[in-house]
Order: sequence, then C-alpha cells, then structure tokens
Amino acid sequence: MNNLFGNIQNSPLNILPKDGVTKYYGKIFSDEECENYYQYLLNQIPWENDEAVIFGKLIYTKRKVAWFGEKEFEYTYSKRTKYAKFWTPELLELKQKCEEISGETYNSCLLNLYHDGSEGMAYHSDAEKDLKKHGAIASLTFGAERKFSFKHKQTKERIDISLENGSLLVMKGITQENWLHRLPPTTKVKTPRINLTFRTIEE
Ligand SMILES: O=C(O)CCC(=O)C(=O)O
Ligand SMILES: [Fe+2]
Repeated sequence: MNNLFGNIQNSPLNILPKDGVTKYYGKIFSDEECENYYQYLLNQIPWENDEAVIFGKLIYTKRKVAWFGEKEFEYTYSKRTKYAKFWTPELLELKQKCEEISGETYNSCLLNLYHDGSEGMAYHSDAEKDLKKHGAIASLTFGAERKFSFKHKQTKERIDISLENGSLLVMKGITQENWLHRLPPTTKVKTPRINLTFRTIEE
C-alpha cells in the first residue's frame, strides 16, 4: 500500500502482550546496505570505551559507545560533561529511514558496539528525565544477530526476540514504564553487533 512515505509494509503486530507497544519490523535494509552501513559504523564512528553515565545508566563494560544528535546535547560521563556530536550524513540517513517507517521523529542517537557475545547490556528501561515522556525509541541492528529480552516489571513475564542484521525495533507508548529490556550475553556469537537507538531528548 502506498502512503506518504512510499511503499511501506503493513505495520507489524505488537510483540508485547500488554502494557506497552513494541514493533519489530524485521530487516529493513538490503544485504548491500547492511554491509555498507556496518563497515561505515565500525570504522568511522569515534567509538569510546570508558565508564559513563548516559541517561542515568552507569556503563562500565567493554562495549563501546558514541552519542550523536541534532545539537550538542550534554550528558555526564565519568563525572565530566560530554556533548553529543553532530549527525553525520550517514546517521541522518538512518534516522530518516527510522522516522519514515515508524512515523515518529528523533533528535539524538546512542550507538553501542558489542565486540562479541561476551558483551551485552543488563536489564533497564529507557525513561530518564531528559527523554521525552512516552517518546518512541527506534533501535537498529547491524552485524551479528542477537537475542533481546523484555521482562514485565510487575508480573516478571518475559518476551524474547531475535534482532537480525539490518532490522528495526520500535519501543513506544508506556513500554518503558512497564517493561525492562536487556541484551543477554551469549557464548554463541563471535562477531560484532552495532546497535543504534534513536531517541528524543527534551530540554
Ligand atoms: O543493544 C541493544 O539492542 C539495546 C541497547 C539499549 O537498550 C540501550 O542502549 O538502551
Ligand atoms: Fe535500552
């Protein structure tokens, strides 16, 4: 069906049974686009690994991070204030693609580089005060396919999904209020995965 944005697949179903809306669009890039973006991100992003507090979350793992946005948004990093770097043309392309497909807008992006399955991210929700309340978060995956898990804060119900190369996942509505999510470590994955989460910062 054609709409404002061209030829977009039917909106996928909510993968959460209640208390939030999270949609998995599957692979949205061609194999060639995936490879080009993967190489670009791996080699051209100024990855940093250090302790950091981003959106109130202490980061102390081996995974690397980078932070971009439409302006120099600030965040606390090892007790120093760091500023978002301005979008690169490639990140802007990726942002626009997420916006077209999800029908939402974003003004910043946190990037994560997990070198292999030994690196992951513990259960958390992304609902810090700087983030727009109930704002959508669009998550892109390039590289290794990894499992991603949700856990309901009250019922402890779990939902697992596999995030494939070139895929888009969008969490929105009251998802962050009611569900935690994590990227579990695994011994099975030996290659890097790059994740981009597009978000909306409110000042
Ligand atoms: O790597 C992922 O898929 C998730 C990353 C994440 O949850 C975050 O950066 O807040
Ligand atoms: Fe998150």
